[in-house]
Amino acid sequence: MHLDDIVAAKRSAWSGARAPVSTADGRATPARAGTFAAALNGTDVAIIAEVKPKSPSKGELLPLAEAVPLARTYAKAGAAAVSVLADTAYFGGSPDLVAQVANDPEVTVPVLFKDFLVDVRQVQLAHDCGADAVLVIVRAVDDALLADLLAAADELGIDALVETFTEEEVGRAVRAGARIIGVNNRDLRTFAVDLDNSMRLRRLIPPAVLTVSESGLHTPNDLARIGAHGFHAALIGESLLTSDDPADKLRSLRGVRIAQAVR
Ligand SMILES: O=P(O)(O)OC[C@@H](O)[C@@H](O)c1c[nH]c2ccccc12
Repeated sequence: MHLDDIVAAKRSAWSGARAPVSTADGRATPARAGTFAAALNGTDVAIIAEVKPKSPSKGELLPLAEAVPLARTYAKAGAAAVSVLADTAYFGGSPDLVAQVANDPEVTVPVLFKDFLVDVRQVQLAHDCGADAVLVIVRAVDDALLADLLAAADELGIDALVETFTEEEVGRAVRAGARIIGVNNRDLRTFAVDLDNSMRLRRLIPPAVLTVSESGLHTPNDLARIGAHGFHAALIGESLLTSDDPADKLRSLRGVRIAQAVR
């Protein structure tokens, strides 16, 4: 099982007229302090803390009943944003879980709808769940669909975190006009993690674009490395989820300055 299988399954789920739709109807809570993009645009590396009930590489990470409370904990411990898995089959989340988090009054930070996007209707679904942003994985789409997904997000007033893994994908993201580009350190085909991927690709991303290093970040030293390379944010799941004290762990990863020189 790897990215290609997940994407194939998503395409077949969304190909028919009977694609899954949500009963969620927008955000019920008052508007959050700001957008997802604004939450990443500070002087310290912003932490995007992830609620990931399970993963293909690690199995179960979090009982579902603890998902919303954990999102609250993340917000209180200083996460800049929360990422919630909307995929059920491989990651144990759901659109409804995203909606629960996004509509929770104690989750005061922006929420990322984390799924494998293969159809523009998923952007609408994310919006209807109350999410502030969607993840778009460049490897899973062609240029036409990439453009359509970004346009749909713009129209709905939500942000897109455009995930890349290779130099070529960074080029495609930049040409598509992505304003937030993520570099995944995990190869979604082999699950191998290499932090150097962030370091290699960072210099290809223009200064005006916000940048996120994704996956495999565990220690303050890991954060220091990406901060020194000018990353605006870190997307962190496992190391928080497997910690005895996720709030404490999150706090220990905060406060890393973003180096300006390499931006
Ligand atoms: O749990 P980690 O290693 O801290 O990684 C978080 C996040 O980057 C990872 O879950 C992720 C990055 N891109 C994805 C795409 C789909 C599903 C999951 C992901």
